[in-house]
Amino acid sequence: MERTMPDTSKQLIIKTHSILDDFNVQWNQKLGTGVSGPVRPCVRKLTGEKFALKCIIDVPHSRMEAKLHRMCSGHSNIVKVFDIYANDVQFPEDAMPKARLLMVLELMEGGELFDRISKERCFTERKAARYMKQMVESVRRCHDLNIAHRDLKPENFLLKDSTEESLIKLSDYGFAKIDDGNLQTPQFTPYYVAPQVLEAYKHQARQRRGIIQTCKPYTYDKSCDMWSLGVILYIMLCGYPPFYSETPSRLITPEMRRKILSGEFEFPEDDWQLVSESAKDIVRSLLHVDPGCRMTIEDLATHHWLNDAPNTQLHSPAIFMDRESMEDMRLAHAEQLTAMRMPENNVKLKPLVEAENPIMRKRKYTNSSFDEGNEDCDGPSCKIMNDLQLKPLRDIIAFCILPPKADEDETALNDLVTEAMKSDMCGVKLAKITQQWEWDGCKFQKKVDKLNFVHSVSQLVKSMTSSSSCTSSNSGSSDSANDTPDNQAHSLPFSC
Ligand SMILES: Nc1ncnc2c1ncn2[C@@H]1O[C@H](COP(=O)(O)OP(=O)(O)OP(=O)(O)O)[C@@H](O)[C@H]1O
Repeated sequence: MERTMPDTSKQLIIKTHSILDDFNVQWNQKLGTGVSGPVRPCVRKLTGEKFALKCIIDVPHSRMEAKLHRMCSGHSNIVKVFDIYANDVQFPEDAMPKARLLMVLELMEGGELFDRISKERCFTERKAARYMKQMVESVRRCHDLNIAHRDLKPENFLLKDSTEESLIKLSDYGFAKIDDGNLQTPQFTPYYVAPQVLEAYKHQARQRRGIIQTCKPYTYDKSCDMWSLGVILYIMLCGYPPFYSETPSRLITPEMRRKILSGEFEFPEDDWQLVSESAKDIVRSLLHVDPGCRMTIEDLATHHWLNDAPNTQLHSPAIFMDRESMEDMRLAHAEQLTAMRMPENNVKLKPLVEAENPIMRKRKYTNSSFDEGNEDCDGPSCKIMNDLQLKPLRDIIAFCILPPKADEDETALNDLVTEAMKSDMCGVKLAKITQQWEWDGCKFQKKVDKLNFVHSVSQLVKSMTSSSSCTSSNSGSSDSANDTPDNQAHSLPFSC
């Protein structure tokens, strides 16, 4: 029987037989968790080699991710894609098996780049340059193939192992696109967004409103990736991002947007006085507002600083280590709506719950590390469910913390609370909270002290996000290396 089937339209070889014929998948373990769910360890039966398995819902966008990742794979600074399976998989929270793409990836055992830097005892500009050089090579590979990655952020640069000399590799092609000069998808992470992405949306919004008329779509290109590299380099050198808003927010605030659009950033003396002029020059050239004047990947790859950066010590690791304040910032952001939009141009930011910047750190799941043992929330749909379940609560929070609108309906908060109370997951707990304000189903808005109320609701959100609200029966042993397909089918609530 033919076991592999070339996907001719995308030149992507996708295996259609069960992955369990070839791999033991450690379903109950996690190497990390992203928006598409946990990435798990797996072992090739034939050789005993270890890999990482990323499971994504099989839709055209996922096939594109797999295709572009595979195209770039084969370079020493790109996480290698070994195999791709199209299988129906049923996770505990699925009512029935769902078509999924299972990507068998090179196992990266060294964790994320900024976690590594936070542990460096002596982090120098030279080391930063060494890391940068590898990131540059990975992006060069993509750009050589005319692929824009579009989601370059520290979390997507993984280390091969825990040695000093470990290679850094680029992963996660979820937003990558062939650069046809028409990169318009509104997906990006606030601190890494290039000005022309914002410009493109502003332009589109104006087109939609009929303010300007043009048939030609406004475009931006691979220079967005260069911008992101500039932001990453800036953070590596000083520990904080170049563009930020005075008010913590999950949104790009108008202030932050203005700064990005005008390329307004500084090198505060205290933190930058010892950093070399060459490094600052690179940052300036990468963060240039005009993409035409921005450094290209070739310019950067051949820049002397990558090879002759001075050995000056940097203070960024200490800042990266302050997880508490990072977590506070993340929570402050997370309390705003997941799907909040930019007021005038309707740009949707990737929710922080799904994609965070290094400053907020990746704490979206307290159980994201497989050795932390909490396995009761597993699988992509579970993540989506959590977001949906939390939405009514986040609506309440947003309503309470945003300034009241002039024409605000007096029953708006009542309606939001009533809606949230219908939720199976949070309704009962919310009801308890509202009792403190003598909730009687109406006139709540006038009675309630919004700030106190929002504090309680935030605590509820926090408790729901830090302990899983999934009711899966996924309590199997985490040592599933010896699982056969058969006993997996019985001992684990997955079918494949
Ligand atoms: N090849 C790998 N080896 C080890 N761990 C990995 C590997 N790929 C991903 N991970 C871990 O899983 C996490 C999520 O992976 P990835 O970024 O590919 O998923 P995603 O769902 O696209 O996430 P997001 O868009 O939120 O970053 C990573 O941050 C990392 O911790």
